[in-house]
Amino acid sequence: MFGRLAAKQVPNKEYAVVPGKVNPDLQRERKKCTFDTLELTHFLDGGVEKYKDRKERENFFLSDPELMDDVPPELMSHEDQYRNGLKKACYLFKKLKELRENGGTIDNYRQLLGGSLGSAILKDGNPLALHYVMFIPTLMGQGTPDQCAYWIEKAWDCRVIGTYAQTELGHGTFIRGLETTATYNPKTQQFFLNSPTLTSYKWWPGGLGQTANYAVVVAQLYTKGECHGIHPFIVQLRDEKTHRPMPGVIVGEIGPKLGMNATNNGFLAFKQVPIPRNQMLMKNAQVLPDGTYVKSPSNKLTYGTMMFVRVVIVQDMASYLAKAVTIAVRYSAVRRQSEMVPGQSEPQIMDYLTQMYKLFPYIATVYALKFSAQWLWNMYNDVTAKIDAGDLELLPELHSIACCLKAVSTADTATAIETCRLSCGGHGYMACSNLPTTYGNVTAASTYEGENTVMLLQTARALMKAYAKAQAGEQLSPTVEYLNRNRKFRPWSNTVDSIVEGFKQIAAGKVAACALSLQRGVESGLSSEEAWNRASVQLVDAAEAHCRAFITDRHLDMVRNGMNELSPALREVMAQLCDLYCVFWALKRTGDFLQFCGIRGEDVQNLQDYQNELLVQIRPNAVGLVDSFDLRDEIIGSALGSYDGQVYERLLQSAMLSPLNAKPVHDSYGASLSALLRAKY
Ligand SMILES: CCCCCCCC/C=C\CCCCCCCC(=O)SCCNC(=O)CCNC(=O)[C@H](O)C(C)(C)COP(=O)(O)OP(=O)(O)OC[C@H]1O[C@@H](n2cnc3c(N)ncnc32)[C@H](O)[C@@H]1OP(=O)(O)O
Ligand SMILES: Cc1cc2nc3c(=O)[nH]c(=O)nc-3n(C[C@H](O)[C@H](O)[C@H](O)COP(=O)(O)OP(=O)(O)OC[C@H]3O[C@@H](n4cnc5c(N)ncnc54)[C@H](O)[C@@H]3O)c2cc1C
Repeated sequence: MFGRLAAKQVPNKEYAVVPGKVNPDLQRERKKCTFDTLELTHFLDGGVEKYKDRKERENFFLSDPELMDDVPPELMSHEDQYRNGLKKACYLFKKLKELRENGGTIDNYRQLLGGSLGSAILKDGNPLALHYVMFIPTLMGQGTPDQCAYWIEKAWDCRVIGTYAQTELGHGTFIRGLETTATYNPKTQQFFLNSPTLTSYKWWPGGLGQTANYAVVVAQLYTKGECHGIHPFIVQLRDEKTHRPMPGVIVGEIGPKLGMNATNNGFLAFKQVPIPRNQMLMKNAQVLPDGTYVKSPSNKLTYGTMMFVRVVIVQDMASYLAKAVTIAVRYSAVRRQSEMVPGQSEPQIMDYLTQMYKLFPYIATVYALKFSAQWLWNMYNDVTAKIDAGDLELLPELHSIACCLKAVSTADTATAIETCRLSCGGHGYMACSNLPTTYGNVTAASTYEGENTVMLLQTARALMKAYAKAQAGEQLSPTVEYLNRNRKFRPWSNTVDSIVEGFKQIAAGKVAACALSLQRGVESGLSSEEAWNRASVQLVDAAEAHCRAFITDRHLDMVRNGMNELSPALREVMAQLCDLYCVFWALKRTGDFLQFCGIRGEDVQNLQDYQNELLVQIRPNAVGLVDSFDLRDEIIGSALGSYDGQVYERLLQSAMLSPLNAKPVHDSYGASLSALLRAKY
């Protein structure tokens, strides 16, 4: 991928990357694989037809030289990263439009732009991402049919480019506390947008800096002198011809960040900016021309777009992780270091059990997350269809499970990617390994779209309610069924079923312990809010346990019931990965298993032995497993992880791209170093 510039500059020709030459260790690994990698790729894609579609799509985008970088973004200034990101995003969206004319859907777009393909083309962020991931979905989810008819076409065609402006300098989590106001004037039939304080400045929205000319702005609605809470408004930010900020609009970019440096996150403030009445999104709540407020069936429907993105994030995490673990596994097959047996040749680092332990549970995690994400996506579609028909019953259940899956999937993936980086030693620290950028993208997701602790506390709130229902003998919804007080837990039996059962027992035990802490808190004279705060460390822990029970249950269910059409050889490997995921987490939670599941010291030893056995069983298939993710080199974007394993050649090649290597003596020598070298003290 860095080919065009580098080929001229590598100091020794014999160390240049040779097209088609594959590292012999990787070749050997591929021969050892016990299953058909293509069969697994087809399974991952959801069938041969979808596989072919994906290949075609990838070819369409990744064979286009306009979309590939000549210089890696990490060598660019912040400004050039944006310039480059925007140029490619605009070109990409022209291509996407072509595709849409051939029948693309919002889900196609999401698959194209989220996860692997998107992060190959726009490595460090996409200034148009929010337009597609939040602006259009908000119009679709919260606009009336008339508003949809007017705005969505324009937005699809990129005649307006939008973002989602909710977070402010002072508030991101507590959105009821937002300070931007939208005050209705029935005389002019307009809302006036205003930013009354410094802390009311919008801060963070992607693409807001210099890109978007419109935004969905979330503001406190005032009409007839009364505040009705936060509502979404479509606000024009920039002139459609000149792109200059509209009168009364103060807008700019917020500066460099840990990652995502091409997303053009921005700030925004209003000085009494008028918009017509029909630019409040009125599918749920309305303001009539005379200023009368008509309530929404649920004020949580305003939160619908956030829910959508949380669901999407879980899917994206699986893609990012597949990429990172592909890099680390291929590198671990190529890299040789130390002596396992004195005097013998240096082994591949993947032969160290500690290295297998660093990597293989995360191959398994890709599947664990993927299966949960699929389930969540289906539930999201079912529930939104029901909501459209006026049935809101399942909304709290969806919210609760989406919140914890968003938190656990992002936190686990960030830890996994950092572990992949560590597993690559020094070379993993290089930007050209693509692990730092991937980490930067992923760790952001622990904060955006609902900070993880806050998300887990939302789930905990639902768990406490479910527990109270369970105690009252009421019926429970499927994801919390295990809290049923009449449920008999099966005794421990040293099987993976027992581990999955154990996670439910742990979650149930922790939920009950939280309820007890809350009750004791209140009995000791604390208010219910103070008691909640006092129990919140435990509550977060209980929500995480609930999520782990859900993920392991989904994973095992898929292996047992969702793979019937696969060959026995492949099913065996899939079962090993599921077992590994479960054992890995059981061992990380030994204390919980001892506390809640009646296991003994020797059971822990058995689990340990089984984990070791699984690692060794998976070892010959490790490269085959990551090959099955079928990520093209352009997607991998890493000197360490390319299919051919020419690791050292690519490291040297990418070093040569550094502008510091352009001349034998760098200009700064004359400017400062030469004087220091000659100075007499
Ligand atoms: C087309 C595809 C294109 C694809 C392109 C892909 C490219 C991808 C690339 C890169 C993507 C990058 C994308 C970056 C994007 C980042 C964007 C943002 O970050 S936008 C800002 C997000 N902001 C938050 O998420 C705020 C978090 N805060 C909140 O959500 C709320 O304030 C919350 C939930 C913490 C508290 O809300 P309360 O204060 O109103 O609620 P309480 O009082 O705690 O609860 C009231 C009741 O409401 C329920 N509730 C709360 N939220 C709900 C919801 N969403 N749905 C249903 N019920 C909910 C609760 O469960 C509770 O229920 P009971 O009373 O217990 O029954
Ligand atoms: C890369 C990136 C892109 C973003 N894009 C957008 C965008 O496009 N549009 C947009 O509107 N916003 C966007 N955001 C903002 C994002 O949604 C918020 O940053 C996020 O919701 C967290 O809010 P906060 O920053 O106010 O954190 P805070 O809430 O201030 O969190 C700080 C700490 O306080 C804790 N805390 C806060 N409340 C509680 C509580 N009730 N109980 C316990 N602990 C609590 C948190 O756990 C955390 O440890 C983006 C953010 C990032 C990083």
